[in-house]
Amino acid sequence: MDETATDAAVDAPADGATPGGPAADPVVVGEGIRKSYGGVDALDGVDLDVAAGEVFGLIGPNGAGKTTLVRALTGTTEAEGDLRVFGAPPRDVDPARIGLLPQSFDPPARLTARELVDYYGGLYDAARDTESVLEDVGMADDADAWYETLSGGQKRRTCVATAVVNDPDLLFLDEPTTGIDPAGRRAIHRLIERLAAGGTTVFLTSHAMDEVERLTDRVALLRDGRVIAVGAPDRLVSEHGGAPRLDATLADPTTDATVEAVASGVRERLGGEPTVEATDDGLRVRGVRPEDIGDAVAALDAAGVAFDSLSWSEPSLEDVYLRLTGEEYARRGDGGLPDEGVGRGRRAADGATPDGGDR
Ligand SMILES: Nc1ncnc2c1ncn2[C@@H]1O[C@H](COP(=O)(O)OP(=O)(O)OP(=O)(O)O)[C@@H](O)[C@H]1O
Repeated sequence: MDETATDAAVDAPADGATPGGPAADPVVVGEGIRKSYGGVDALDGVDLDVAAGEVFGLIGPNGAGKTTLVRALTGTTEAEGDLRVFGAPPRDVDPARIGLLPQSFDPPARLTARELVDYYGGLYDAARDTESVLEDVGMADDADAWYETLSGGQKRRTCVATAVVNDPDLLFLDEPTTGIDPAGRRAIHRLIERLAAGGTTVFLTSHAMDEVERLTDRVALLRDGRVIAVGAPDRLVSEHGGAPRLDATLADPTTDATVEAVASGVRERLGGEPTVEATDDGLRVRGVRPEDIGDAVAALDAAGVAFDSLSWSEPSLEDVYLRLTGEEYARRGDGGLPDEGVGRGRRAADGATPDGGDR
Protein backbone atom coordinates (compact mmCIF):
# COMPACT_ATOMS: atom_id res chain seq x y z
CA MET A 1 0.00 0.00 0.00
CA ASP A 2 1.23 3.47 -0.79
CA GLU A 3 2.91 4.96 2.24
CA THR A 4 0.99 8.20 1.81
CA ALA A 5 -2.42 6.54 1.61
CA THR A 6 -4.86 7.37 4.37
CA ASP A 7 -5.98 4.70 6.78
CA ALA A 8 -9.13 4.11 4.73
CA ALA A 9 -6.74 2.23 2.50
CA VAL A 10 -5.43 -0.31 4.93
CA ASP A 11 -8.27 -1.70 7.00
CA ALA A 12 -9.71 -4.82 5.40
CA PRO A 13 -13.25 -5.74 6.37
CA ALA A 14 -13.46 -8.77 8.62
CA ASP A 15 -14.91 -10.97 5.87
CA GLY A 16 -12.22 -10.00 3.38
CA ALA A 17 -14.86 -8.60 1.00
CA THR A 18 -13.89 -5.75 -1.25
CA PRO A 19 -15.79 -2.62 -0.20
CA GLY A 20 -13.55 -0.51 1.99
CA GLY A 21 -10.45 -2.66 2.17
CA PRO A 22 -7.96 -4.36 -0.13
CA ALA A 23 -9.20 -6.67 -2.85
CA ALA A 24 -9.80 -10.25 -1.73
CA ASP A 25 -9.42 -11.79 -5.19
CA PRO A 26 -7.35 -9.32 -7.18
CA VAL A 27 -7.31 -9.30 -10.97
CA VAL A 28 -5.12 -6.20 -11.01
CA VAL A 29 -2.15 -5.85 -8.69
CA GLY A 30 0.37 -3.04 -8.80
CA GLU A 31 3.24 -2.49 -6.40
CA GLY A 32 5.64 0.40 -6.59
CA ILE A 33 4.54 1.51 -10.07
CA ARG A 34 6.76 4.31 -11.35
CA LYS A 35 6.82 6.18 -14.62
CA SER A 36 8.79 9.29 -15.48
CA TYR A 37 8.66 11.48 -18.55
CA GLY A 38 11.91 13.41 -18.56
CA GLY A 39 11.95 15.13 -15.20
CA VAL A 40 8.24 14.54 -14.51
CA ASP A 41 7.29 11.67 -12.17
CA ALA A 42 3.90 10.82 -13.65
CA LEU A 43 3.66 7.80 -11.31
CA ASP A 44 5.70 7.93 -8.14
CA GLY A 45 5.28 4.54 -6.46
CA VAL A 46 1.66 3.51 -6.87
CA ASP A 47 0.33 0.43 -5.05
CA LEU A 48 -3.17 -0.81 -5.79
CA ASP A 49 -5.28 -3.88 -6.24
CA VAL A 50 -8.61 -4.43 -7.91
CA ALA A 51 -10.82 -7.42 -7.16
CA ALA A 52 -12.66 -9.61 -9.64
CA GLY A 53 -16.07 -8.10 -10.31
CA GLU A 54 -15.22 -4.82 -8.62
CA VAL A 55 -15.99 -1.40 -10.08
CA PHE A 56 -12.86 0.50 -9.12
CA GLY A 57 -12.68 4.27 -9.51
CA LEU A 58 -9.59 6.37 -10.06
CA ILE A 59 -9.87 10.10 -9.43
CA GLY A 60 -7.40 12.94 -9.15
CA PRO A 61 -6.57 16.38 -10.49
CA ASN A 62 -5.43 17.01 -14.07
CA GLY A 63 -1.92 15.64 -14.43
CA ALA A 64 -2.17 13.40 -11.34
CA GLY A 65 -1.18 10.34 -13.41
CA LYS A 66 -4.53 8.61 -14.03
CA THR A 67 -4.12 8.06 -17.77
CA THR A 68 -0.49 7.02 -17.28
CA LEU A 69 -1.65 4.41 -14.75
CA VAL A 70 -4.30 3.09 -17.14
CA ARG A 71 -1.70 2.92 -19.87
CA ALA A 72 0.74 1.08 -17.58
CA LEU A 73 -1.92 -1.44 -16.54
CA THR A 74 -2.99 -2.08 -20.13
CA GLY A 75 0.55 -2.44 -21.40
CA THR A 76 0.30 0.57 -23.69
CA THR A 77 3.24 2.15 -21.90
CA GLU A 78 6.17 0.62 -20.01
CA ALA A 79 6.39 1.36 -16.29
CA GLU A 80 8.67 0.24 -13.48
CA GLY A 81 7.37 -1.84 -10.59
CA ASP A 82 5.41 -5.04 -10.20
CA LEU A 83 2.29 -4.96 -12.39
CA ARG A 84 0.11 -8.01 -12.80
CA VAL A 85 -3.21 -8.36 -14.57
CA PHE A 86 -4.83 -11.77 -14.28
CA GLY A 87 -1.51 -12.80 -12.74
CA ALA A 88 0.58 -11.83 -15.78
CA PRO A 89 2.51 -8.76 -16.95
CA PRO A 90 0.03 -6.47 -18.77
CA ARG A 91 1.55 -7.08 -22.20
CA ASP A 92 1.15 -10.85 -21.84
CA VAL A 93 -2.57 -10.76 -21.09
CA ASP A 94 -4.90 -12.13 -23.75
CA PRO A 95 -6.33 -8.97 -25.44
CA ALA A 96 -9.72 -10.66 -25.70
CA ARG A 97 -10.02 -10.44 -21.91
CA ILE A 98 -9.41 -6.67 -21.82
CA GLY A 99 -11.54 -3.75 -22.97
CA LEU A 100 -9.95 -0.32 -23.18
CA LEU A 101 -11.49 3.04 -23.81
CA PRO A 102 -8.47 5.38 -23.91
CA GLN A 103 -8.88 9.02 -22.99
CA SER A 104 -7.94 10.00 -26.55
CA PHE A 105 -9.27 7.72 -29.26
CA ASP A 106 -9.62 8.68 -32.91
CA PRO A 107 -11.19 5.90 -34.95
CA PRO A 108 -11.48 6.20 -38.75
CA ALA A 109 -13.78 9.15 -39.49
CA ARG A 110 -15.46 7.78 -42.63
CA LEU A 111 -16.94 4.69 -41.02
CA THR A 112 -20.38 4.63 -39.49
CA ALA A 113 -20.88 3.82 -35.82
CA ARG A 114 -22.17 0.38 -36.84
CA GLU A 115 -19.19 -0.28 -39.12
CA LEU A 116 -16.81 0.75 -36.36
CA VAL A 117 -18.34 -1.61 -33.83
CA ASP A 118 -18.33 -4.37 -36.50
CA TYR A 119 -14.70 -3.62 -37.29
CA TYR A 120 -13.52 -3.77 -33.68
CA GLY A 121 -15.64 -6.85 -33.04
CA GLY A 122 -13.95 -8.50 -36.03
CA LEU A 123 -10.58 -8.26 -34.28
CA TYR A 124 -11.67 -10.97 -31.84
CA ASP A 125 -12.51 -14.64 -32.32
CA ALA A 126 -15.75 -14.12 -30.42
CA ALA A 127 -17.51 -10.79 -30.19
CA ARG A 128 -20.88 -9.54 -29.04
CA ASP A 129 -23.66 -8.81 -31.46
CA THR A 130 -23.11 -5.32 -32.91
CA GLU A 131 -26.75 -4.27 -32.62
CA SER A 132 -26.98 -5.09 -28.92
CA VAL A 133 -23.76 -3.20 -28.21
CA LEU A 134 -25.07 -0.14 -30.07
CA GLU A 135 -28.29 -0.43 -28.11
CA ASP A 136 -26.36 -0.62 -24.84
CA VAL A 137 -24.63 2.71 -25.41
CA GLY A 138 -27.73 4.45 -26.77
CA MET A 139 -26.44 4.61 -30.38
CA ALA A 140 -28.93 2.30 -32.12
CA ASP A 141 -30.78 5.23 -33.74
CA ASP A 142 -27.65 6.94 -35.05
CA ALA A 143 -25.70 3.87 -36.07
CA ASP A 144 -25.61 4.71 -39.81
CA ALA A 145 -24.00 8.13 -39.49
CA TRP A 146 -20.33 8.55 -40.29
CA TYR A 147 -18.22 8.89 -37.18
CA GLU A 148 -17.03 12.34 -38.27
CA THR A 149 -20.60 13.64 -38.41
CA LEU A 150 -21.51 12.51 -34.90
CA SER A 151 -21.67 14.93 -31.99
CA GLY A 152 -18.92 14.76 -29.36
CA GLY A 153 -21.13 12.77 -27.02
CA GLN A 154 -22.23 10.35 -29.76
CA LYS A 155 -18.59 9.82 -30.71
CA ARG A 156 -17.69 9.00 -27.11
CA ARG A 157 -20.58 6.56 -26.84
CA THR A 158 -19.46 4.85 -30.05
CA CYS A 159 -15.95 4.58 -28.61
CA VAL A 160 -17.38 2.99 -25.46
CA ALA A 161 -19.13 0.48 -27.73
CA THR A 162 -15.84 -0.50 -29.38
CA ALA A 163 -14.35 -1.10 -25.91
CA VAL A 164 -17.05 -3.52 -24.81
CA VAL A 165 -17.69 -5.36 -28.10
CA ASN A 166 -15.34 -8.21 -27.08
CA ASP A 167 -17.27 -8.74 -23.81
CA PRO A 168 -14.12 -8.21 -21.75
CA ASP A 169 -13.48 -9.64 -18.28
CA LEU A 170 -11.70 -6.43 -17.34
CA LEU A 171 -12.77 -3.09 -18.76
CA PHE A 172 -10.72 0.11 -18.50
CA LEU A 173 -12.74 3.26 -19.10
CA ASP A 174 -10.67 6.46 -19.08
CA GLU A 175 -13.17 9.30 -18.68
CA PRO A 176 -15.99 7.58 -20.59
CA THR A 177 -18.64 10.25 -20.02
CA THR A 178 -16.65 13.38 -20.82
CA GLY A 179 -18.74 15.53 -23.15
CA ILE A 180 -21.80 13.29 -22.94
CA ASP A 181 -25.23 14.76 -22.17
CA PRO A 182 -27.25 13.55 -19.15
CA ALA A 183 -29.25 10.96 -21.09
CA GLY A 184 -26.09 9.57 -22.67
CA ARG A 185 -24.37 9.51 -19.28
CA ARG A 186 -27.25 7.52 -17.88
CA ALA A 187 -26.92 5.03 -20.73
CA ILE A 188 -23.21 4.58 -19.94
CA HIS A 189 -23.93 4.31 -16.21
CA ARG A 190 -26.54 1.63 -16.82
CA LEU A 191 -24.10 -0.22 -19.07
CA ILE A 192 -21.42 -0.17 -16.36
CA GLU A 193 -23.93 -1.39 -13.78
CA ARG A 194 -25.06 -4.21 -16.07
CA LEU A 195 -21.49 -5.23 -16.87
CA ALA A 196 -20.58 -5.22 -13.17
CA ALA A 197 -23.68 -7.25 -12.32
CA GLY A 198 -22.54 -9.78 -14.93
CA GLY A 199 -19.13 -10.10 -13.29
CA THR A 200 -17.02 -7.72 -15.41
CA THR A 201 -14.31 -5.91 -13.49
CA VAL A 202 -14.39 -2.20 -14.32
CA PHE A 203 -11.56 0.28 -13.84
CA LEU A 204 -13.07 3.73 -14.24
CA THR A 205 -11.31 7.09 -14.28
CA SER A 206 -13.48 10.17 -14.14
CA HIS A 207 -13.65 13.77 -13.04
CA ALA A 208 -17.40 13.39 -12.37
CA MET A 209 -17.45 12.74 -8.63
CA ASP A 210 -21.18 11.96 -8.63
CA GLU A 211 -20.77 9.10 -11.08
CA VAL A 212 -17.74 7.71 -9.25
CA GLU A 213 -19.62 7.88 -5.94
CA ARG A 214 -22.62 6.18 -7.48
CA LEU A 215 -20.92 3.47 -9.54
CA THR A 216 -17.79 2.33 -7.75
CA ASP A 217 -17.17 -0.17 -4.97
CA ARG A 218 -13.85 1.45 -4.13
CA VAL A 219 -12.06 4.52 -5.31
CA ALA A 220 -8.42 5.59 -5.26
CA LEU A 221 -7.46 9.24 -5.15
CA LEU A 222 -4.28 9.98 -7.03
CA ARG A 223 -2.29 13.15 -6.55
CA ASP A 224 1.14 13.88 -7.98
CA GLY A 225 1.56 10.27 -9.04
CA ARG A 226 0.73 8.82 -5.61
CA VAL A 227 -2.35 7.20 -4.13
CA ILE A 228 -3.28 9.41 -1.19
CA ALA A 229 -6.50 7.60 -0.25
CA VAL A 230 -8.36 4.47 -1.24
CA GLY A 231 -11.56 2.93 0.04
CA ALA A 232 -15.30 2.63 -0.45
CA PRO A 233 -16.76 6.03 -1.39
CA ASP A 234 -19.07 6.17 1.63
CA ARG A 235 -16.18 5.34 3.90
CA LEU A 236 -13.97 8.04 2.42
CA VAL A 237 -16.85 10.49 2.75
CA SER A 238 -17.45 9.64 6.40
CA GLU A 239 -13.74 9.85 7.21
CA HIS A 240 -12.75 12.86 5.14
CA GLY A 241 -15.86 14.57 3.79
CA GLY A 242 -16.34 16.92 6.72
CA ALA A 243 -19.63 17.95 8.28
CA PRO A 244 -22.98 18.69 6.63
CA ARG A 245 -23.25 22.33 5.71
CA LEU A 246 -25.62 25.14 5.03
CA ASP A 247 -24.63 27.42 2.15
CA ALA A 248 -26.10 30.90 1.84
CA THR A 249 -25.78 32.98 -1.30
CA LEU A 250 -25.62 36.58 -0.15
CA ALA A 251 -26.81 39.66 -1.96
CA ASP A 252 -23.90 41.72 -0.60
CA PRO A 253 -20.19 40.88 -0.44
CA THR A 254 -19.21 38.82 2.59
CA THR A 255 -17.07 40.74 5.06
CA ASP A 256 -15.14 39.51 8.11
CA ALA A 257 -17.71 41.33 10.24
CA THR A 258 -20.54 39.37 8.59
CA VAL A 259 -18.77 36.08 9.23
CA GLU A 260 -18.12 36.99 12.88
CA ALA A 261 -21.70 38.13 13.46
CA VAL A 262 -23.14 34.93 12.00
CA ALA A 263 -20.58 32.79 13.86
CA SER A 264 -21.51 34.41 17.13
CA GLY A 265 -25.26 33.88 16.49
CA VAL A 266 -24.66 30.27 15.49
CA ARG A 267 -22.56 29.62 18.63
CA GLU A 268 -25.29 31.11 20.76
CA ARG A 269 -28.02 28.94 19.25
CA LEU A 270 -26.19 25.72 18.39
CA GLY A 271 -23.19 25.59 20.70
CA GLY A 272 -19.56 25.39 19.63
CA GLU A 273 -19.73 22.70 16.94
CA PRO A 274 -20.58 24.61 13.69
CA THR A 275 -18.02 26.82 11.96
CA VAL A 276 -18.68 29.73 9.60
CA GLU A 277 -16.56 30.70 6.62
CA ALA A 278 -16.82 32.97 3.60
CA THR A 279 -17.34 31.36 0.18
CA ASP A 280 -17.07 32.84 -3.30
CA ASP A 281 -20.68 34.00 -3.25
CA GLY A 282 -21.69 34.02 0.40
CA LEU A 283 -21.31 32.02 3.57
CA ARG A 284 -20.94 28.40 4.60
CA VAL A 285 -21.95 27.14 8.02
CA ARG A 286 -20.45 23.70 8.63
CA GLY A 287 -21.73 21.23 11.18
CA VAL A 288 -25.41 22.01 10.68
CA ARG A 289 -27.58 18.93 11.24
CA PRO A 290 -31.00 18.87 9.54
CA GLU A 291 -32.67 19.74 12.84
CA ASP A 292 -30.33 22.75 13.22
CA ILE A 293 -31.29 24.44 9.95
CA GLY A 294 -33.98 26.65 11.51
CA ASP A 295 -31.58 27.91 14.19
CA ALA A 296 -28.85 28.56 11.62
CA VAL A 297 -31.28 30.61 9.52
CA ALA A 298 -32.31 32.50 12.65
CA ALA A 299 -28.63 33.31 13.23
CA LEU A 300 -28.38 34.75 9.71
CA ASP A 301 -31.50 36.84 10.27
CA ALA A 302 -30.28 38.06 13.66
CA ALA A 303 -26.98 39.14 12.07
CA GLY A 304 -28.95 41.17 9.49
CA VAL A 305 -27.66 39.02 6.62
CA ALA A 306 -29.82 39.15 3.48
CA PHE A 307 -29.53 35.93 1.52
CA ASP A 308 -30.70 35.15 -2.01
CA SER A 309 -30.75 31.38 -1.56
CA LEU A 310 -29.98 28.66 0.94
CA SER A 311 -28.93 25.06 0.39
CA TRP A 312 -28.11 22.29 2.84
CA SER A 313 -26.02 19.30 1.86
CA GLU A 314 -24.38 16.19 3.25
CA PRO A 315 -20.67 15.82 2.50
CA SER A 316 -19.92 13.99 -0.75
CA LEU A 317 -16.98 12.46 -2.58
CA GLU A 318 -16.38 15.88 -4.11
CA ASP A 319 -15.69 17.24 -0.61
CA VAL A 320 -13.24 14.39 -0.01
CA TYR A 321 -11.55 15.19 -3.30
CA LEU A 322 -11.31 18.90 -2.59
CA ARG A 323 -10.06 18.41 0.95
CA LEU A 324 -7.50 15.69 0.23
CA THR A 325 -6.08 17.31 -2.88
CA GLY A 326 -5.88 20.65 -1.09
CA GLU A 327 -7.89 22.31 -3.87
CA GLU A 328 -10.50 23.60 -1.43
CA TYR A 329 -7.90 25.68 0.38
CA ALA A 330 -6.01 26.65 -2.76
CA ARG A 331 -9.29 27.96 -4.22
CA ARG A 332 -9.89 30.07 -1.16
CA GLY A 333 -6.49 31.58 -1.78
CA ASP A 334 -5.29 31.43 1.81
CA GLY A 335 -3.11 28.35 1.33
CA GLY A 336 -4.03 27.35 4.84
CA LEU A 337 -4.95 24.01 6.30
CA PRO A 338 -8.25 23.32 7.99
CA ASP A 339 -8.34 23.51 11.75
CA GLU A 340 -9.65 20.00 11.94
CA GLY A 341 -9.96 16.94 9.78
CA VAL A 342 -7.79 15.88 6.99
CA GLY A 343 -4.78 18.12 7.51
CA ARG A 344 -4.01 16.79 10.95
CA GLY A 345 -5.26 13.31 10.08
CA ARG A 346 -2.89 12.92 7.17
CA ARG A 347 0.07 14.28 9.05
CA ALA A 348 -0.60 11.88 11.88
CA ALA A 349 -1.00 8.99 9.47
CA ASP A 350 1.86 9.57 7.10
CA GLY A 351 3.72 12.78 7.77
CA ALA A 352 2.25 14.39 4.66
CA THR A 353 0.37 17.64 4.37
CA PRO A 354 -2.31 18.50 1.82
CA ASP A 355 -0.12 21.23 0.39
CA GLY A 356 2.43 18.71 -0.77
CA GLY A 357 4.86 19.14 2.06
CA ASP A 358 6.01 15.54 1.83
CA ARG A 359 7.34 15.89 -1.67
N1 LIG B 1 3.64 11.12 -23.31
C1 LIG B 1 3.98 12.00 -22.37
N2 LIG B 1 5.10 12.73 -22.48
C2 LIG B 1 5.48 13.60 -21.53
N3 LIG B 1 4.80 13.82 -20.39
C3 LIG B 1 3.66 13.11 -20.22
C4 LIG B 1 3.20 12.18 -21.19
N4 LIG B 1 2.06 11.64 -20.72
C5 LIG B 1 1.80 12.20 -19.53
N5 LIG B 1 2.77 13.09 -19.23
C6 LIG B 1 2.85 13.88 -18.00
O1 LIG B 1 2.65 13.00 -16.90
C7 LIG B 1 1.82 13.61 -15.92
C8 LIG B 1 0.58 12.76 -15.70
O2 LIG B 1 -0.22 12.83 -16.86
P1 LIG B 1 -1.57 11.99 -17.04
O3 LIG B 1 -2.07 12.22 -18.42
O4 LIG B 1 -1.32 10.59 -16.63
O5 LIG B 1 -2.50 12.69 -15.96
P2 LIG B 1 -4.08 12.55 -15.75
O6 LIG B 1 -4.29 12.36 -14.30
O7 LIG B 1 -4.63 11.50 -16.65
O8 LIG B 1 -4.58 13.98 -16.17
P3 LIG B 1 -6.00 14.45 -16.81
O9 LIG B 1 -6.99 14.43 -15.69
O10 LIG B 1 -5.70 15.85 -17.25
O11 LIG B 1 -6.34 13.53 -17.93
C9 LIG B 1 1.52 15.02 -16.41
O12 LIG B 1 2.47 15.89 -15.83
C10 LIG B 1 1.74 14.91 -17.92
O13 LIG B 1 2.14 16.14 -18.46
